[in-house]
Amino acid sequence: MTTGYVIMPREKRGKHLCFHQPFLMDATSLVLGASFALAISLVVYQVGKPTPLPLIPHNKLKWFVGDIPFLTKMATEKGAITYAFDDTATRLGPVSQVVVGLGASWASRIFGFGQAIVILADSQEMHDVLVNRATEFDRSKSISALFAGTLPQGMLALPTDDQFKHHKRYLGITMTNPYLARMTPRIVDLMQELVDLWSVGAKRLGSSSTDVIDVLNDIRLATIDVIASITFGTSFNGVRMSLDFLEATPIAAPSERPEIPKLAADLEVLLDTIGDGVLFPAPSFLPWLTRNFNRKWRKAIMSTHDYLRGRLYAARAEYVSEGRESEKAAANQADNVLDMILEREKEDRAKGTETLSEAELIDELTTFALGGSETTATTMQWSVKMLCKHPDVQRKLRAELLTNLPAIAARPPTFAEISDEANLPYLSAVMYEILRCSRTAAAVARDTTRDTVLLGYPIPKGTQVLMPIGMVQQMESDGAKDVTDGLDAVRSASSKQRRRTGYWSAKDVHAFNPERWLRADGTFNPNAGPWLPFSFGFRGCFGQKLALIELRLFLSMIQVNFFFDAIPEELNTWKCHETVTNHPQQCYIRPIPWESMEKL
Ligand code: HEM
Repeated sequence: MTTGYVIMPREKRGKHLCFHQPFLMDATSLVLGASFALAISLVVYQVGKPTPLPLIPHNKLKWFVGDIPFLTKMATEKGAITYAFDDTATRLGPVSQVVVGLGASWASRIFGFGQAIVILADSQEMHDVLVNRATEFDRSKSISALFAGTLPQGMLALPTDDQFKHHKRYLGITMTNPYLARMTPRIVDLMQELVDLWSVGAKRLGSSSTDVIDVLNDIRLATIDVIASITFGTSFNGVRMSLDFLEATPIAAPSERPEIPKLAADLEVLLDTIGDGVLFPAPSFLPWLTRNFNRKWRKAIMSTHDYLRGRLYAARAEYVSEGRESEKAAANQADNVLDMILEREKEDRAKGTETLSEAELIDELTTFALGGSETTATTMQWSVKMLCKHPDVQRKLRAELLTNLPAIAARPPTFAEISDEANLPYLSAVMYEILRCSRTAAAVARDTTRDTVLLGYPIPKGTQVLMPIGMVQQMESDGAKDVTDGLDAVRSASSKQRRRTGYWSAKDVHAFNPERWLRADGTFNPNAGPWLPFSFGFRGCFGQKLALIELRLFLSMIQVNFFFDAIPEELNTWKCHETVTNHPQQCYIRPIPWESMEKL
């Protein structure tokens, strides 16, 4: 008889139990696992989904990285990351955004995993932001960070605070006409050295169109020499050394050059270090990383500072020994920034007002040297490339110079002569067109200091607003006039119906055409269309007037001496390489002295 229970054999019992236990455990862990995976996915989704700013148009974004692959692709393919901003604005309209990493998400805000950068691509609104809305938009922190390692107390790195304002007032006098007039002979002497160098090179060129001189570094050295001469009172003699070398070495090829002077090489290291930081994803770490981990930079900054300190002490000693201290300060004899600073120091001591500390002075001298060389060099390099392609422009420019300023055939021009726009309208037109087409500084950036609105879009405090100045001046044409005019309804009060410039014609907006700057009567019209190479407003380019004088002297002195023959396309491509400025990869010339041209 049985009791109704099935007594299972011990081994079967075990198996029975063993069979059900794992099943029960698997079901539980499946549910748990699924919930866990769901929770993780939700977290990953929340964390990894790039967050654009609401309402503002954007590209299709990739998880975790947002627009980074697109930015990288444009930087690699086109040589300049700023083309990604141009491209986005062209497709998406006057206000758009690129989302870096996680964009405007909470993870970005807390851990710095990215940002949403707003792109403003409308010249009228850009002018308004830069000029009239400075209290809402200050210098971008990520741009300042590029310079903060090298010149922490220089204008390029400072926010718009009292220290910045003091520096700007202190040094502003260097950009006034009387002072620029006194600097002009220094610039002229160094441009003449460049002309002499290219004259020697030209004599050694063969007759083939591929016989060319590589002038990329000549121009860079010339601008370093100029800025050293007008800032520290003495050139680094980079071009002079090249000229001496070429003259002393008859067998040297036209492009052969000696090693560049140590001080110029140091400045190049500093410039390259700043340029390398442009694509660095966490700008706030840059100054710290540069100071602690870049040995090449450390050596260069130390020797630059030693040199600057030496120049400062020597200039002070000279100033006192020459008895200039007792002269009337208003006489202002200085023809270089250092001497000017000494004159100011004397005035300030007499008035009891604040002077600059030694560290501040050194940083501002470095600012001049760095801010004033690469930008101008890049523009000059693009300018010879453009002239090579436009023989008609060269002939017209030379004709204007020889007709309206005949003295230039015998001696270099003075400041008053060369800056006379009414007398030299074509020179102004060529220079403006070179600056319009060269994209030297392709974009400028500001950070919002409070929640604000741009063309109707809400922009939160702390957002970087990038303005593609290079693209706008090259693309904003009457073809999009309806769109631009239509924005009046959403423009800020200070911008409404205040367009300052005309529109470029859609037919030739991309072409190099200096004529666009001339009125029907041949006079120069600086407001013919959008032009912002130096940006605008209180934080616009400090050295604009100096840069324009340098460019006018460069263009007129080279053009009066040489015709730049056409060179093969493959030696004059538009390929670029972008750091702080947008450099051409090549810069070759075939200079032919005009006397030889006339004999041909
Ligand atoms: C063709 C030559 C030049 C171009 C295209 C150029 C362009 C620019 C641009 C676009 C900016 C940024 C402005 C902004 O953020 O709104 C700037 C700033 C600056 N530039 Fe130039 N620049 C040139 C030559 C010079 C020269 C010769 C100097 C000499 C001292 C100079 C000194 C500076 C300084 C100190 C700043 C910072 C100003 C500030 O933060 O307030 N630049 N430049």
